[in-house]
Amino acid sequence: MSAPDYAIEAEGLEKVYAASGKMPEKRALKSIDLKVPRGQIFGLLGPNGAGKSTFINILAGLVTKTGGKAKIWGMDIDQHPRASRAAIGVVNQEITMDPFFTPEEALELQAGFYGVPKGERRTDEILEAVGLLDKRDAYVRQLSGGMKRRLMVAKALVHNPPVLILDEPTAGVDVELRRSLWQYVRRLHDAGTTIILTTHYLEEAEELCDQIAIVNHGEIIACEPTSQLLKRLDQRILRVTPREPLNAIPESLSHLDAKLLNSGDLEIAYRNSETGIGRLLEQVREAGVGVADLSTDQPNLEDVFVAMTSEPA
Ligand SMILES: Nc1ncnc2c1ncn2[C@@H]1O[C@H](COP(=O)(O)OP(=O)(O)OP(=O)(O)O)[C@@H](O)[C@H]1O
Repeated sequence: MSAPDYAIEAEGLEKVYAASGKMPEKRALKSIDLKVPRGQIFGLLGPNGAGKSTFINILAGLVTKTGGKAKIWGMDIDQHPRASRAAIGVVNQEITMDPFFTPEEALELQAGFYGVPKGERRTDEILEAVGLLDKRDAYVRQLSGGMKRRLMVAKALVHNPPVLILDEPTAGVDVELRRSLWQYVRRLHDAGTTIILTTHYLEEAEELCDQIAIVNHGEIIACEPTSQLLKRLDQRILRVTPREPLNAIPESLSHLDAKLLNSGDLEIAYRNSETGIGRLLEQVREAGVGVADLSTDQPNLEDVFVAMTSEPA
């Protein structure tokens, strides 16, 4: 089969967790439409409980969807459950592995589980790639948290899937190890693997992802190339304290995105690349506003994210 345009396609994907005990029914995914182009590093961002893991677990076959369709590598997960799952490697949030196996044994077992013939196994190559070759004979319980996480990634790679899904790959991993994991993710990407990662770290998404989808309350509220999302950072706020209190925004400033605050300050949103601060201040002065004080504010990706996800459901 020739490579599909999209590594993952979801259409109207729904998940309702049934009520249980005192927990009411929960609509965790609300008709999600999402396409992940082949060859990307794609970020799935969202606050706790947004539905990221539910989405991933449906793809992985760990959660049963209650509506909609999903395709992995062009294969419908209902029509081709086995073949579609063979096209992904999933690394979950929880570290689950038998403490009494060595990394080498863990990978061999996993390869056996996926039916990879002995002659086609790449155990050494994968251990080397995740920096665990020198730990091949150590017991898993002797590995550090970061090493265990890398072993989880290694296990997800034994069947050579074209799509790798990493759910919070660097949660609880220190900065240095995070960097080395990123490096490895980039190498896999360079070798042609499509990578989907969920993360709370905006820095991680910014650094790695070609495209970012933001999930909130079970819905996709933005899906844009990272560069476009970052362009929103171009927005600045100029706050002016006028010498004399203003009753209203002067007519000549009405074309600007300006607000009069209760404090009497004038707040003007502008794009740094379009209107320089000098030109803006000139316009304020030309409108007859004397400037007693001023400040500027620049949002970061965190602000953009918070602003997008803080609207009520
Ligand atoms: N097995 C389950 N039964 C009932 N509700 C569930 C179940 N699993 C998840 N949920 C609920 O579904 C919603 C989405 O959860 P999910 O784990 O997909 O979010 P998430 O975005 O991955 O969050 P996090 O970043 O904290 O991992 C949450 O409200 C959660 O409480």
